[in-house]
Amino acid sequence: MCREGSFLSKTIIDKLWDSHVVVKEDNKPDLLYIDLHLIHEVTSPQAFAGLREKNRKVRRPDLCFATMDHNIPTVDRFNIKDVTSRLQVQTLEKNCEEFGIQLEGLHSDQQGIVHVIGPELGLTLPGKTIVCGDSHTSTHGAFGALAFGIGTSEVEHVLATQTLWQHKPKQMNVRIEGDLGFGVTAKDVILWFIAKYGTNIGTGYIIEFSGSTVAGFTMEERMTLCNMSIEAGAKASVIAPDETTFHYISGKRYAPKQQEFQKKCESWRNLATDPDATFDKTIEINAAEIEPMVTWGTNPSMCLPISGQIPAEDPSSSNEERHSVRNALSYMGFKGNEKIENINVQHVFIGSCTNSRLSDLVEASRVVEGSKVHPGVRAIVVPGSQSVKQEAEKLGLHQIFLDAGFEWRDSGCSMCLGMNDDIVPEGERCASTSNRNFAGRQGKGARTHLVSPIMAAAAALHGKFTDVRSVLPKREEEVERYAGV
Ligand SMILES: CC(C)[C@H](C(=O)O)[C@@H](O)C(=O)O
Ligand code: SF4
Repeated sequence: MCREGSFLSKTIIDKLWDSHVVVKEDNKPDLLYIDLHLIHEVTSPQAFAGLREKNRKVRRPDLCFATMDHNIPTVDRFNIKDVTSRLQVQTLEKNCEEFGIQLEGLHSDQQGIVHVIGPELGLTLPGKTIVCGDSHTSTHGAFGALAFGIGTSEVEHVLATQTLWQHKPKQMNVRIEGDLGFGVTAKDVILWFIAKYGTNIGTGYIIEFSGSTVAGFTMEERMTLCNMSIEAGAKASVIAPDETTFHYISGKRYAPKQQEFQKKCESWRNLATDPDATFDKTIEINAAEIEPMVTWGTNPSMCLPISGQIPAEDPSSSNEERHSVRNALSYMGFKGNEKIENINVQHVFIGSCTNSRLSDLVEASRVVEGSKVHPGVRAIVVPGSQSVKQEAEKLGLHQIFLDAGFEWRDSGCSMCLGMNDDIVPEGERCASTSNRNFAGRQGKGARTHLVSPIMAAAAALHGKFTDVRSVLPKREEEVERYAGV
């Protein structure tokens, strides 16, 4: 593939890719070196079994890191009742011991969702190639790493060789400029992007997110953005590392220290896309256009601003489109034309690798403080890691949530997917800060509405979707900035 522009100019994606190519041959995939292999209990058992069958070792156990997150209970966490879940967890323990891989299991205070603990432990670093048998590995791209999900046979390949065959994808620059409005979050940006451009816009691409909005984001906001780039179809997404990134990494448990850290920062600064490098596609977004968003259907592009009205089947649209709207309306229990603000919810889930970090909980708690969960709602907060849980408790957030009537849980994937005890009953609705809303995702017949943490908190208090801008107290510095909003 040849893009226009100077041959010497490279995007961050080129730089990450090219510096990890071990074998390159014409018309064949490249063999990439992998710097970090994250492992969880769901996609690793067959991979380890494959190694055992072939009598192979793990090539670089020191570059692997494992946790358990999908199957574990968030109440009474050591008591896994489901037989398959228990077996997966026990199998991971056995495999990590046998192959010499560090595991943060249920007893560890570093356990958590794989995409939450990688960054918070300083394992996720700029310039690295990172893989995991999990689609939301894109999250780690927020640090300027080339990070993507792989399938179980690829997990086995990486375990055995620390390399992976990959075709280099095309490259897209999504430039987001300007200030977000009051009550509009990184989650709304990515939901808005998918609503506008569809779930296939990123297919075949790695996205670089750039622009002043992204530069102004915290690392946690950047992670939310990159996390859901996969729902836009992208292979991966990446954000150039900057001072915000270095500040976040500094002092993290496994991050380089002191002089070595300073040296690393120097080289990480060079990862940024060269000024005259070009992309296969560029999309420009004006942040000011974005509003708090709510999904109404069965894929993340079926999404509207809080002020919106659900579509009805449109006789003038294509058969395929009509069919998809009809199916979504029927699964979600809508006739069409309902206002988003009139949708009642019975469940609220604040958690998942998209939105379970400390800042997500801080923001949600600002909405909740001093109020009560609506009597018709069951609301749970599931911190993304045990360490997020501890930090939140130090700030007294658990008390704010508990006083309001939320449940305060241990960490795990929880209600993000129906693989553990946290299930939404058939026909009931959940305002969820997670990333997927397909039929059955939170349990058979469960109806998922994806939202930001503050929108989820507002829904919990009111029992229906509510414009968070009318209930979120303004911080001192926001009063003048958002005067009149
Ligand atoms: C279980 C795992 C393979 C899956 C994924 O890869 O995405 C899960 O994390 C999910 O979010 O659906
Ligand atoms: S929190 Fe949800 S999306 Fe993230 S890894 Fe777990 S199941 Fe997948």
